[in-house]
Amino acid sequence: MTAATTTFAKSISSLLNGSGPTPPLTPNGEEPKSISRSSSPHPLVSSQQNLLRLKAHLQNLPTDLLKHVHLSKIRRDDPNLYFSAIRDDLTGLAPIVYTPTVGEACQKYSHIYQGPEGLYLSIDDKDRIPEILSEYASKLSTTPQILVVTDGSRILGLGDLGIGGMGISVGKLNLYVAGGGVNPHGCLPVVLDMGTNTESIRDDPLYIGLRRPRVGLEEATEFMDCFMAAASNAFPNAVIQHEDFYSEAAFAFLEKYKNKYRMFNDDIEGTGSVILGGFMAAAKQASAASGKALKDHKVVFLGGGSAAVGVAKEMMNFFRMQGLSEDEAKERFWLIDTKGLITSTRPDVVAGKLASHKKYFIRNDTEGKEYPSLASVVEFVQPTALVGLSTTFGAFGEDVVRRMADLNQAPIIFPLSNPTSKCELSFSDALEWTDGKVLFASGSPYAPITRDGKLREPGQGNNFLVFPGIGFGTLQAGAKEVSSAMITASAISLSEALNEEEKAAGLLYPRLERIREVSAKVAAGVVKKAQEEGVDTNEKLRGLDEAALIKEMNAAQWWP
Ligand SMILES: NC(=O)C1=CN([C@@H]2O[C@H](COP(=O)(O)OP(=O)(O)OC[C@H]3O[C@@H](n4cnc5c(N)ncnc54)[C@H](OP(=O)(O)O)[C@@H]3O)[C@@H](O)[C@H]2O)C=CC1
Ligand SMILES: CC(=O)C(=O)O
Ligand SMILES: [Mg+2]
Repeated sequence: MTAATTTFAKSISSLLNGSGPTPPLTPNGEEPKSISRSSSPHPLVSSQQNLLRLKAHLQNLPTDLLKHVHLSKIRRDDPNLYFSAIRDDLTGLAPIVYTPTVGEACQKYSHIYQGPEGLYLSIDDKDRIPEILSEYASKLSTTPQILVVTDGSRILGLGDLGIGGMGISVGKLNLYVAGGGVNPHGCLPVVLDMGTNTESIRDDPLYIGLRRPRVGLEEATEFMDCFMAAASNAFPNAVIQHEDFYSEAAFAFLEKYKNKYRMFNDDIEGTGSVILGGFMAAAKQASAASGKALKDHKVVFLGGGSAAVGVAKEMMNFFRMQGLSEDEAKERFWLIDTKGLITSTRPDVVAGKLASHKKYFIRNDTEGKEYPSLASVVEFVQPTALVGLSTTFGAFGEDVVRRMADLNQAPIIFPLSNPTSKCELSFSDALEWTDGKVLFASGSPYAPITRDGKLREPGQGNNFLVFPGIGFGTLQAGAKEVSSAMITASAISLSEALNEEEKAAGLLYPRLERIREVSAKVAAGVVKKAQEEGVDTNEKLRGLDEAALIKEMNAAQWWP
C-alpha cells in the first residue's frame, strides 16, 4: 500500500504498522498490560498536572504554528489530554487547531509533518481502494463514524495544496470531537492524492504527495466513485463529509452522491446552513432598526464559487419563510465573480462559458447594462446585506462599506473568506467605516472591540457551528442520507440556539463556549427532520420531542 494509514487518535493508529508513538515494552517485547496510553511516565504525574503543563508550554511557544504543531503531537500521543485542553479553552485554541492557523499548517504540511494522521489514498491505488479500506477496517477496534475527505484542491482560500489538505480534514475532525462530542476514535481524516496544480509545492523537495499535475474532473470522478463505494462498504454507518474540493468538483460530487451515500458537502451545505442561521438573526435586527419588511432584504455576494452559490441557495429559505415563491426568493440575490455581476448579457454568459453552478443566479433584469465592480453593484442594487466568499483580502473597501452604512441603519456585512489573510474586511474597519452600525460576522475569528464604552463582539460565521451537529445528528438518527431539509433544519436550530443574554448583547451566533449545547440542539433538529422525512433508522429516538432528543444527544456525546 503506498497509502500511509493511521487514524486521528493514536490508540487506533498504533494498531497499524507501527505508526504512532510506541509505549515502553517488556523485556520479552510485549506491551505491558498495566501501562496506560496516557503520556504520564509515573502514576504520581496526574492528568491534571499534564493539562497544566500543556497549557503553560503553549503559552511559552512564540508562534501559533508552533502551538499547532505541538498540539498535533499531543493529539496523536494522548487524545484525552488534547481534548481536555480544548474543552477548557475552545475560544483560545480554536484559532490554533482550526482557522486561521490550520491554513498555514496546510501550506507547510510537508515541512511540519510528524507522521501519518489519517488515511492517505493515492490515485495510483485506485483499483485497490476496496482492498485497502477493508484491510484497514479489519484492523480497527473502533469503527469510524465520521470521515472528512478532501482532495486538497481548494484549501480555505489558499488554493491547491495537494496532500497538505490532510491538515483541513484533521482540523474539521478536531471540532467534531470538541464541538460535537464525537468520539475521537470514531474520526477518520482522509486525503485523496490526485496530484497538485501548484508548481511550487510539486517542486518542494520535502513534498510528500504525488509530484504531478492534478488529474482532470473525469479521472477524479472515477477515483471518487471507487472511494465513496469502498468507504461506504467498509464503514457502513459512517457519515462522509466532503471538504474543500474545488467548486466544479464539489458540485459534481454532491449531485452524484447526495442521494446515494450518507454524505454532505460542508462548503456548500454546511456553510449554507450557518449563514442562513446567522442571517435570520441579523435580518431581524436590521429590520427592527429600519422598519423594512424581512422579505425586502437584498443580498449582494462577492464570489460565485461553491461557498457563495451554496450559501445563496440555502439563504433562499429565509425568503421562502417570508412567503415568497422560489422565483421571488431568487430575485433577492446578486452574485459577482471576477468578471462582475453575473448577468444574462455579460459576454462570457452569452458565449455559454459560464460555469454551470453559477447559472441559477444569472440576473435577467439589468437591461443590457453590465456592473463590473462591487461598488457599481452596490449602487445599482442598494443592498441591505453584503456577503464575501471571494478569497480576496480587503475586497470590501472603505467606499463600499461607507456606502452600505449610508444606505442602511444596520448594514449586514459578512466577510466570510478564510483564513484571515483572505478575509474581505476586518472587524475594526467594519466598525470604523459604519460608525459602529454594522451587523458583522466573519469566517475566521476577530477579537471583540470596545467602542464608545460598549463591548462589540463579532460573529463567527463559520460552518463549524453546524457541521458537528449535522454529522452527529445523522449518526444518531441512523439516517440513510443527509437530505437538504436536514441541512435547513440545522440552520433553524442554530438560529433558535441564541439565549436571552446573547440576544441582549446583539450577537448573531451563540457563544463558542456553549458549542456542545448548541451542537446537541442542532443534532436534535437534524434527527427530527430525518424522522419527518422517513430517512431515519434508529427507532429508539422516534416519538421523542425536541427536549428529549436534546437530552439524548447530550447523553451520547463523548467527553475527555
Ligand atoms: N466561513 C465559512 O464557513 C466558509 C468560508 N469559505 C471561504 O469561502 C471562500 C471561497 O470558497 P469557494 O467558493 O469554494 O472558492 P472558489 O475559489 O470556488 O470561489 C471564489 C469565487 O470568488 C470569485 N472572486 C475571486 N476574486 C474575486 C474578486 N476580486 N472580485 C470578485 N469575485 C472574485 C471567483 O470568481 P471566478 O469564478 O470568476 O474565478 C469565484 O467565483 C474561501 O476563502 C473559503 O475559505 C468556504 C466555506 C465555508
Ligand atoms: C470554513 C471552511 O470550510 C472553509 O473556509 O473552506
Ligand atoms: Mg471548507
